[in-house]
Amino acid sequence: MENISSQDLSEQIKEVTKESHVRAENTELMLSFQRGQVTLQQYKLLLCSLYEIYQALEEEMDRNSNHPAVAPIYFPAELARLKSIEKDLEFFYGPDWREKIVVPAATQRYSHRLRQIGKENPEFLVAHAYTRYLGDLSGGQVLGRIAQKSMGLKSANGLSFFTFPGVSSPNLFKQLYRSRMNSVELTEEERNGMLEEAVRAFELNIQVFDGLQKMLSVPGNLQQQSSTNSKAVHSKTLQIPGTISPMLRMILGLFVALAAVVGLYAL
Ligand code: HEM
Repeated sequence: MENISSQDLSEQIKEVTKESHVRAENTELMLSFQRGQVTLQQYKLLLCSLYEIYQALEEEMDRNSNHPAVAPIYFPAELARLKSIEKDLEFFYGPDWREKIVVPAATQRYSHRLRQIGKENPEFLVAHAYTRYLGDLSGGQVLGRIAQKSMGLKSANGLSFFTFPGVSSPNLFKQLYRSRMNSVELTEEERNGMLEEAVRAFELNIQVFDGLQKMLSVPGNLQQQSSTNSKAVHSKTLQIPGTISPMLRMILGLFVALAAVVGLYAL
């Protein structure tokens, strides 16, 4: 059997998440970004979820910064996103932005998972930090420029999330990050758990994107949320109001046809 630890963690993690990356790229929300069709509403709502996610991720990273697995990949000065997201939210929602945060239930599941592993398996934070930060330093850079154009923003205001003033070369930084990941000592069991957690991290992101799109497709949800101020839009409120199902449409069609035949015989 091939020795699993013979391959670098950074290579393995990229390999096992390859398929998930393709699925993440192909979510409706990410496709809107890539097509240059992202709307202000989509972006604002995404920022709300990113706020919850990075708050959990960065609080757990800070708390575990001395953990032997976390310490090598702990780069708050270069990578931390929370303050940037807060700035963007203030730009779009005004000074009382905190009261306007709206997130789908999937975002709460994601932040709950981050807090849980922060307590129980801090080494898995590496998988989550990799998924978000290396993504932000890769495709995220292009997406930022596209978003600015799509939303017709004149300045960089509202786009701090995409800018990393502490990283002069994203490519070089990614190389450093990968080598730090590879320096983390893990048992085979921990390594397998880490790879599983990375796939889960992508899955959680996909669920958030899908949750956001659902919220956007039911505008009532958003109005209801901003007036009630509650934090999560639970799946109950996300039900799409009754459109005619294909089955009902077929039954109605048959009924009309039958009525027409009966009508013809009656003539
Ligand atoms: C519109 C959507 C996206 C596009 C266009 C995109 C594009 C890219 C590109 C071009 C790379 C560089 C690949 C390389 O260096 O080999 C990359 C890397 C990466 N992306 Fe994405 N991405 C998208 C969404 C996402 C999402 C949603 C996530 C996770 C939540 C993500 C996580 C990552 C990670 C972790 C890497 C680093 C891979 C590695 O070098 O190990 N990406 N992405």
